[in-house]
Amino acid sequence: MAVNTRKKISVIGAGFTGATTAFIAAQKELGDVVLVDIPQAENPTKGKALDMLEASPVQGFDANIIGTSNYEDTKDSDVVVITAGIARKPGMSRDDLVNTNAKVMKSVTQEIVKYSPNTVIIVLTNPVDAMTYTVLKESCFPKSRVIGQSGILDSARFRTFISQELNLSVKDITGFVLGGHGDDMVPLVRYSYAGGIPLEKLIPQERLDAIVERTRKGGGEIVNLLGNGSAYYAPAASLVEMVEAVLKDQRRVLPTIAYLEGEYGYNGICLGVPTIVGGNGLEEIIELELSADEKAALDRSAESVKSVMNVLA
Ligand SMILES: NC(=O)c1ccc[n+]([C@@H]2O[C@H](COP(=O)([O-])OP(=O)(O)OC[C@H]3O[C@@H](n4cnc5c(N)ncnc54)[C@H](O)[C@@H]3O)[C@@H](O)[C@H]2O)c1
Ligand SMILES: O=C(O)C[C@H](O)C(=O)O
Repeated sequence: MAVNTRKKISVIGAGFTGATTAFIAAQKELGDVVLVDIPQAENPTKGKALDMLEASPVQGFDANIIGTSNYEDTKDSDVVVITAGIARKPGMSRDDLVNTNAKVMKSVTQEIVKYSPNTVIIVLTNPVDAMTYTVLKESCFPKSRVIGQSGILDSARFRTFISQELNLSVKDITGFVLGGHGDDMVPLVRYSYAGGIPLEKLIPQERLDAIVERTRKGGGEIVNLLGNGSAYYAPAASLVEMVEAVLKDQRRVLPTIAYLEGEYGYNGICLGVPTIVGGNGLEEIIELELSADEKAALDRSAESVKSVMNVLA
C-alpha cells in the first residue's frame, strides 16, 4: 500500500474550539487530523473524531481524523494547535485563567516537543498573549515556530460589524486589530477599508467609536450570550486560516501574536501585530507607522499583557 504523504495537524484540547478546528481543517482537506485530550476524556475524544470522519463521505473530503490521549499519535505533526485548558464564564476576565492554563501549557508543550521537534505551534488558549509566551519559553523553539491567535478573530469581529453598518459584503471589508487580546486591544480604523475606501470617509466618527468598542468587548458579548463557555466557530475559523497559511506556505499578511524584540518599541513580550505567515511559521513582523494616539493605545494594551505575564512563574 502507498505511504500516506498528507500533512499532519494535531489539535490539543478536544473541546469546543479544538473539535471545531479539527472539523473545519478536515473539511478543507488541509491534512490528517489528530485530536488530543486528557485520558479521562479519551472516549468522547475518539467519539468526536469518528463522528467527524463519518461526515467525510457525505461532504466528500479525504482526511483521516483520530481521537486520542496518547501523544505518540501526534508524532511528526506539521502543525500543532493548542486549545487545551479552561475557558472563562460570564463575570470573568480572560486573565483570570492564567494560573490554571499556564500549567496546562507547560505540560502539553513538553509532549508536543518530544514528538514533533520541528513543528509549528499555534496557541489559542487564554490569556493568549501570555500563554503564547509560556509555550515559546517551554518549547525552546525559535520565535518563528510559536504563534498566537487573536488578531484574525478580533479583526473578523471588527469586519463583521463594519459590514453590518455599511450593508456591504464582508468580502470587501479589510481591517485589523493590534495589541493584546483583551478589552484594550487596538482596532486600527485608519488602516481599515471598504472596497479600498477609508472607513473614516464612510462611517461617522461616533458610529466608528461604537464599532471599536463593540470589537474590544466582542469575546465578552459571546460569553454573556452563551452563559457557560466562550466563542468557538469564529475562533476555529481563525485558527484554520493560520494552519492553512503555514501548510500551503502562503505568506499571508495576518495579525498574529509574535514575540517582540524591539519591534513597536517592546522587548520580551508576546503581542498581536501584523505578521507574514508562511511555511516557516511567523516569517516577518510588519512595523506600521502609528499616530501618537494609536501608539498610546498600543502602549496601554502592552502594559496589560505585561501585567499578566508578571504573574507567570
Ligand atoms: N485566543 C482566542 O482568540 C480564543 C478564542 C476562543 C477561545 N479561546 C480559549 O481557548 C481555550 C479553549 O476554549 P474551548 O471553548 O475550546 O474550551 P473547552 O472547555 O470546550 O475545551 C477545552 C478542552 O481542553 C481540554 N484539556 C484541559 N486540560 C488539558 C490537557 N492538559 N491536555 C489536553 N487537553 C486538555 C479539556 O478537557 C477540554 O476538552 C480557552 O482558554 C479559551 O479561553 C481563545
Ligand atoms: O472571550 C473569550 O473568553 C474567548 C475568546 O478569547 C474570544 O475572544 O472569543
